[in-house]
Amino acid sequence: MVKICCIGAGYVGGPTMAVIALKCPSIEVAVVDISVPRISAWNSDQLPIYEPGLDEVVKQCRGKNLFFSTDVEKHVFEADIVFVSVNTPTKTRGLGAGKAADLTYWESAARMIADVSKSDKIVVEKSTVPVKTAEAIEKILTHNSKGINYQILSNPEFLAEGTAIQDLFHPDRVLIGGRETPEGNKAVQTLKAVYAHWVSDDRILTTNLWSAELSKLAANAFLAQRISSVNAMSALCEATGADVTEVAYAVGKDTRIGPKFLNASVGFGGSCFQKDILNLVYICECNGLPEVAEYWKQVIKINDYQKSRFVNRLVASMFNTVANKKIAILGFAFKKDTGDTRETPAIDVCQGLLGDKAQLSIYDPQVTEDQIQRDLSMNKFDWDHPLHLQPTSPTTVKKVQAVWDAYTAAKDAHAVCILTEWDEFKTLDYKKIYDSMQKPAFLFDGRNVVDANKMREIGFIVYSIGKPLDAWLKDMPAIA
Ligand SMILES: NC(=O)c1ccc[n+]([C@@H]2O[C@H](COP(=O)([O-])OP(=O)(O)OC[C@H]3O[C@@H](n4cnc5c(N)ncnc54)[C@H](O)[C@@H]3O)[C@@H](O)[C@H]2O)c1
Ligand SMILES: O=c1ccn([C@@H]2O[C@H](COP(=O)(O)OP(=O)(O)O[C@H]3O[C@H](CO)[C@@H](O)[C@H](O)[C@H]3O)[C@@H](O)[C@H]2O)c(=O)[nH]1
Repeated sequence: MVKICCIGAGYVGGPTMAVIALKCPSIEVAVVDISVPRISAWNSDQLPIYEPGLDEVVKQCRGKNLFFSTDVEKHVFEADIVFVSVNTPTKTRGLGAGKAADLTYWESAARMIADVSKSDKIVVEKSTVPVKTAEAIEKILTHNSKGINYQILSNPEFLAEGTAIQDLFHPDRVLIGGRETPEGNKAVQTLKAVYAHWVSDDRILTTNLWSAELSKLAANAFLAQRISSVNAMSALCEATGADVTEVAYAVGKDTRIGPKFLNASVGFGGSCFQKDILNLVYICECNGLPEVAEYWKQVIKINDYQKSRFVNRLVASMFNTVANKKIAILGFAFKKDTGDTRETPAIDVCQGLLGDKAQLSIYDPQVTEDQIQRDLSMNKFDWDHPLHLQPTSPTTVKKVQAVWDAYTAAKDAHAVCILTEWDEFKTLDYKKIYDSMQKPAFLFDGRNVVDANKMREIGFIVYSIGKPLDAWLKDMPAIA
């Protein structure tokens, strides 16, 4: 029986391995992690991450051919294929701080593989890594090889949170990069055979190592660039009276452009886009390509602009002050159908409002008060380290309260702010919400989930990203 071990039981390692186990009953899959609470949660009924469909997949395989364990060394020792899906956060100190990927966790995983292995192994990069990382990993492994043959493959993951299981069941493509040698090709074919259990041949792409590594960074950069493009347009729409939804629809009808990923928003979030673009920028700079680096940096600058533009619009329209005003925040996760808050635009918006001394009442169906407090008091990039290495008792942000329903959040508030596009926010009783609020009652829709005209009929003063402005807002300056 082929044995797979995955180091890192996170948002990628957990779901990816669960789906491999489900689709390949003849393969034994062990997912290992240094975090004891995370592994305990994977072995319980309360999985450590919320992802639609994940529970069912795990329940079908756990204890049969899918195992979660903290015995990292044992499972690596036994495995034929070792996936590495550990954190690759942005460096916060030293060379490349604020841009380069921190490969500490990757390096320690590679050294551990070298220490415990007694048989040949295929080592698969599942984490998103800088191009040429495989070369560094190869060096670590071969310098300690004791005659063992290692083949390094790059097999980046393209799943999106909230749709991870569907993405894994029906991937647009699986990408496998390897060395262009007979041993390298053999390793590529071995990994291809795993995915071939459920992915058709034309969707499994094989390339050289560097193309695979770079394609992952490039794909995220292209996706994020689309959002920054439509968000840049949203500012111009507000200035001119155009409607960004209509513009995006008209633009996306061009089959060369396509309709997806053109929703204007308060900004993109998530653990990947910003981190991976910063990493790309750093790689460009290191390769003497400052113009290319500048081009991609702009995608992040527009994203930051969009978040601060939203806060400024909000404060400006509320008589230029939100001091001690209660503001209801609906949605804290970085997108719907996930409890993940890494780099969520809600952090920047809330911090902006707290900077203006607002009182926040936050509701998100999947995010706990503890998480919100941690996020609002943590330093930038701290969130992307393993849980047990994050600050344990962050300072409580006093002006923030988390509640368990939207109506409680909105009661007596001066404004409601929608920051995540949860489906339930479309069908709330906004008349009831309006009646319970201070007047004038403001609604700031950072995701364009409500019908602005209906909200105006109820009595709200409404701001929706990229939509024609209310007379009230037109008179207010909104300089980012
Ligand atoms: N989250 C996503 O949607 C997504 C999608 C595609 C790619 N990626 C990439 O995949 C990688 C992992 O992302 P994630 O979201 O799963 O992160 P995560 O923080 O959810 O999981 C990483 C896990 O690795 C563990 N870990 C770290 N060092 C370890 C070690 N030496 N030994 C054993 N376990 C160790 C941590 O405890 C943690 O549980 C990153 O490079 C990320 O960029 C993420
Ligand atoms: O039209 C859009 C689409 C998305 N977003 C926002 O963009 C962010 C990222 O969304 P999405 O890409 O759907 O989720 P992620 O889980 O971050 O997935 C991205 O990052 C992963 C990690 O690398 C990749 O594997 C995926 O392919 C890539 O889509 C979220 O804040 C969304 O709200 C918008 O504002 N407008």
